[in-house]
Parts: sequence; structure tokens; C-alpha cells
Amino acid sequence: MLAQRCLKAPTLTARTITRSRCSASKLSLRRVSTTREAIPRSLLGSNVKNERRAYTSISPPKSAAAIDPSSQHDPTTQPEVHVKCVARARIPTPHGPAFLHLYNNNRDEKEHLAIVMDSAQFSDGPMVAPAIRSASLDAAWEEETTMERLIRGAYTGRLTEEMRTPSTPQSDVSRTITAVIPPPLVRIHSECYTGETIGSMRCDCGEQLDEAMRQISQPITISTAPGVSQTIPGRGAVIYLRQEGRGIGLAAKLRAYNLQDMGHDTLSANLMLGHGADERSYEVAAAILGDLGVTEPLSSTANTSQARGIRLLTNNPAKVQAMSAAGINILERVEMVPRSWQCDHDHGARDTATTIIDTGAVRGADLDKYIKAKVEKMGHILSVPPSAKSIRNPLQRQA
Ligand SMILES: Nc1nc2c(ncn2[C@@H]2O[C@H](COP(=O)(O)OP(=O)(O)OP(=O)(O)O)[C@@H](O)[C@H]2O)c(=O)[nH]1
Repeated sequence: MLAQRCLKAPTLTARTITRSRCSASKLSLRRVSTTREAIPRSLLGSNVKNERRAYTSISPPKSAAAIDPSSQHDPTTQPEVHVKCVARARIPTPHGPAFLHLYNNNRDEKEHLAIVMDSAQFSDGPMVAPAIRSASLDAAWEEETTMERLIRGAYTGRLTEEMRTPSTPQSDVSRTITAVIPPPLVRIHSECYTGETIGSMRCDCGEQLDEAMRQISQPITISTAPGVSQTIPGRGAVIYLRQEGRGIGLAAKLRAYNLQDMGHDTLSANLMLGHGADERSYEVAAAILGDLGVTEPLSSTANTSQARGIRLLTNNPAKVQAMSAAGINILERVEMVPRSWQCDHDHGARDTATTIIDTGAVRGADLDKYIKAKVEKMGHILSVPPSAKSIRNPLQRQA
């Protein structure tokens, strides 16, 4: 019945907003509470091109090309990045509940994601920490019914058969922030089909995704008054960018693997295929973080008592530079030590582990070679343990 009505529903048009959350909060909720229950085609899938989008944007950095000269994305010649969260849903995970946000943008056709872990997503009441909420999701979309808002995830508190509270553009603004809390922990993660889906032991990408969500979910102890402390749930986000193979795509990455089996490392294999060492860009990630309200451009944080910004989970100095250049205030870099490197290890015993979410460490000589190349060739900030220092070509070891 509902599906039949969906097919007849008109395309939804969304009101365009400017980049700030304040601007979003000025939008009216006109027609939000009408009773029409049909789902517009724009909520069902791919006709976003015809839709005027409620976007959050961030200016492209002037200096990003200098940071990543190999990048094929030259932000100085591209239009300002706009992002819009078109759907949000609760996803139970081994590390606790997460809220998956799906974004459209005007830079590429990819569906980039934000995995938000934040207990405030479930709460309507006073909070110790500001909620991590998408301004473009909470914005009022034109000619939208309450049911349409709920279905695209623009609600507050819990969504159940009994509880259905649509969000408003200023859902979190009026709520009380009662303590100084650490900035949210954020991971900017690049898609890796092989590592995350089929458990490849050539890289630690699946493990890193799992570890990032684990670390973000860890409870935080805060001081609420002199001598008084309180533990609150961990909060933060993984921004999951569809930049497979450091931006070269899966086919090129598989070809690079064959070159690696012939003795090349990750960097030289990319170059031999005519690609840059790293073709990723981070402007979309910066715009998504801006939309989620966890950070603001450096210039607007100067006079606040609590600096807005993030703790960034990475070993990659180029990523830190690129995110800073895109206007993200990085208050701390948090290292990601591979689980198999957290204590030095015995190579002979490391042949079978896999890397699906929540199943432990990735292990093996291929992985050591991969991470060593990141340290030695790409400047990643990580200590190589003694047992990994002697690794060369894993195939030669097996022969
Ligand atoms: N081209 C190429 N890409 C790879 C290879 N192995 C993994 N990747 C991709 O690398 C990306 C992960 O990036 P990494 O360089 O591991 O890590 P990083 O994000 O730069 O740095 P960290 O934040 O410290 O993890 C994913 O998109 C993977 O698909 C490889 O051998 N060649």
C-alpha cells in the first residue's frame, strides 16, 4: 500500500541553505506537519540530480594541491563543495549503536558516509556534550510531511512504533551543555573492498575500521565540577569516503597487487600504472564534518571558551595537513597502531587471522610489507617493530 503511494508521489524539492547550522535553524518548518504520507521519489533513490538540495558546504582549500601534488583533484579549479545528508538510520554494531548518514555531494557521484557514534542521538533532554547532528538532515525540506522526515531519519530520540519525534532545524541548539568535554574522535577512512569485505591480509583497512569504531565507542571520563567526575559514552564519527585504493579504484588496485607480487611496493606499483602515489582528496570529508557540526573553520573558533575541533585518528601526516587546509581544526592526532604491532610478534605463527569487523588482528608478511612501505615511503608516523624490519617480499619468504 505504502509502496503504491510512493510511486505516485511527486518529486520532493529541498530548500537550499547556506553553509552554517545557524542558517539552517532559520528555516521554517512550513508544511512539516501535514498529513500526506506518500514518500517522494527523491527519498527512494537516485533522482537527486533533479532535486534542489539542502546543502552544507565548505570552501575548497587554496593550498591543498601543494599538500598532495599527485592528486588529480585540483580544488583550486573546482567549485565549492556542497554536501547533503539524504538519509540516516540506526545501525546496531558490535561496538554499540551507530547512526549511518548517507551523503550526496556536488564533487563526485559517490555516496560518502558518516558513521556517527553519539549517545545524544537517542536523547531529547539535557546533555553534557553537544549532539553530533547533520544540519542538512535536520533542515526543513520544502513540502515535506512528518512521515517523510521520519523516513529519511530526521528525528530525535528513539524511533519506535510509539515514539516518533521529527527533528527541527535547531534540534540540539537549545539543549544544555554542562561540562567541558574532549573533542569528538574522528577517523577519515577510505574504502577498501578487499580489506573490509573479504578479509584481505594485504592491508589492515578492515581492522582499522573496526579499531576506529571501537576507540570512538570507549567511555570518556570528564570532570563536571572540582573533584567530581562523570563517565559519558564515547562520541565521534568515522567519515567513510568512497576512495577505493587511495583513489585509483579497485581495478587499478588489483593490478597494483600483481606488481607488488612481482616485488614492487604500494607506492612504486601505483606509479608504474601511471597513477599518483595517493589520489585521494578530503574536501568532501571536511564538508561532512562541517555539516555534522563537530568542527568549524579555524577563524570562527577564536573567541569561544571551548575550542571546536576534532581528535583525528591517523598515522598519515598528509591527511592531517589536508584536513587542516580544508578548514578542520585538528586539536589532537591519535595514532593507529596495527594490532599485530601493538606487541612485537612471531612471524611464524601469523598465517590465519582475518579482518572482518570485530574479529581481531590482521597478521602476515604481506601486511608488514604494506605498513612498512607507508612508514618508509609515505612518511606515516609509526614505529616498525624489530620483527617486521627484515620483511621483504612475502612470496620470496614462502619459496
Ligand atoms: N593503491 C593502493 N591502495 C591500497 C593498497 N592497500 C590498501 N589501499 C587503499 O588504501 C586506503 C587506505 O589508506 P591507508 O594508506 O592504508 O591509510 P591512510 O588512510 O592513508 O592512513 P591512516 O589514517 O594512518 O590509516 C584504502 O582506500 C585502501 O583501498 C595498495 O596496495 N595499493
